[in-house]
Amino acid sequence: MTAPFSLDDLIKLIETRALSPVDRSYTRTLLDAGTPRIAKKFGEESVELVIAAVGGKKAEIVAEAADVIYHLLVLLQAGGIHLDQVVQELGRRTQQSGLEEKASRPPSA
Ligand SMILES: N=c1c2ncn([C@@H]3O[C@H](COP(=O)(O)OP(=O)(O)OP(=O)(O)O)[C@@H](O)[C@H]3O)c2ncn1[C@@H]1O[C@H](COP(=O)(O)O)[C@@H](O)[C@H]1O
Repeated sequence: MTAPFSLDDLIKLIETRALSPVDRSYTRTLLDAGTPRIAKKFGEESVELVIAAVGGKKAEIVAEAADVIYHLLVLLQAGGIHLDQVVQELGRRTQQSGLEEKASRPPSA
């Protein structure tokens, strides 16, 4: 029986693409293009997710969310950031509610 696919598997795949050149790889093409290009793609995919969410069709939301997560992971890879660092930050935030955190922010100019 094959093991269930995990986010860690995808992260490793993206790391592999970053480390070793392959002939045809979308991930590698993105990484070679650099952070501004990856960020642009991430933005486009995010907008597509917003449109799908408003449309309310679950299958489309799942597909667009997958695109967003994949492009986020490539963006993090390009910035030398591991998803664990993001998860740690989310963990740190569980110490207080979102509303408390918002109230503790310095007033904006
Ligand atoms: N999960 C994904 C994944 N999700 C989305 N995409 C690609 O993201 C792109 C986004 O769709 P668009 O229609 O916007 O892309 P496009 O029109 O080709 O892009 P542009 O020409 O506009 O830049 C598509 O080319 C998708 O194939 C992905 N490409 C790769 N992966 C994973 O990465 C692995 C390695 O892929 P390669 O690096 O291509 O070997 C794959 O086996 C998958 O597991």
